[in-house]
Amino acid sequence: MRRKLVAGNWKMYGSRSMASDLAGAIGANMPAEIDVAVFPPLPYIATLRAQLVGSGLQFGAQDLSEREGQGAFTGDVSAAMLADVGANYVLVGHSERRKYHGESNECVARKFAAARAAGLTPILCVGETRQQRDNGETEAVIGQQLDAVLKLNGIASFDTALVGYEPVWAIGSGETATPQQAQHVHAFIRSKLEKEDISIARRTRLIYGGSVTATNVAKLFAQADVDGALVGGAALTATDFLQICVAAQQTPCAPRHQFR
Ligand SMILES: O=C(CO)COP(=O)(O)O
Repeated sequence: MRRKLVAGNWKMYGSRSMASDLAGAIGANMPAEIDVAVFPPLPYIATLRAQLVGSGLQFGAQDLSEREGQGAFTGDVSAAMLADVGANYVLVGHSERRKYHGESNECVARKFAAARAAGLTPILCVGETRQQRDNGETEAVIGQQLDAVLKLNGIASFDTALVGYEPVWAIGSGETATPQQAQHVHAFIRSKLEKEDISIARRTRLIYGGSVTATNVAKLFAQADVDGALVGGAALTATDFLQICVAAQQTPCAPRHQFR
């Protein structure tokens, strides 16, 4: 049984007081039996973590340095530092990092390795652009994004990692992938991992992101291979985010083999 994860990516939004109010409301009201995590802007993680200790709310960072250890890398934050302030997860390869910071598949693979080396659980973000989908390249693009990480890290690394499918055209656009589109790509990702190791592939959680709202999430969660959500805009309002958490609790993941 894969436990559902609802992850809120706050991106570069908020302030110290807004972050405290939002995390406080989520921590006080989130349902049991699922994993709930927030990914605040970096400066807020440590204090929010201290504020929410004992609540069960988990924390993640939106990015990390690909470099391990310490060193003269101005502006970089290492995986070990994120773990030190209480982060459990880290996003790697979000499409906004790939687009605005030129992160290649190989750079993303190194970040994935750095995260795991420090005991963080990476959430590998993959997804195609509108043009790539229209050209019929969705599986090829996502296949390459996965292959780079598999090549450097091996399939065993996915035992402590998740994959986030985020079609670029659905992010912040209000245009969600249909449940069928999401399921199709999630099944493709799982089948690709299954070729390497069936049992790891069936344990790996695959979460969907891209204009997820309290209104459209139930049908996404009902899909066999959708094990949670990576929420952007709707994660900035406690009531919306909590409704998504409740929907996740109401549709627990089924073991994959039941659908075969
Ligand atoms: O990028 C996202 C989460 O990482 C999705 O953002 P939106 O939910 O705002 O589309």
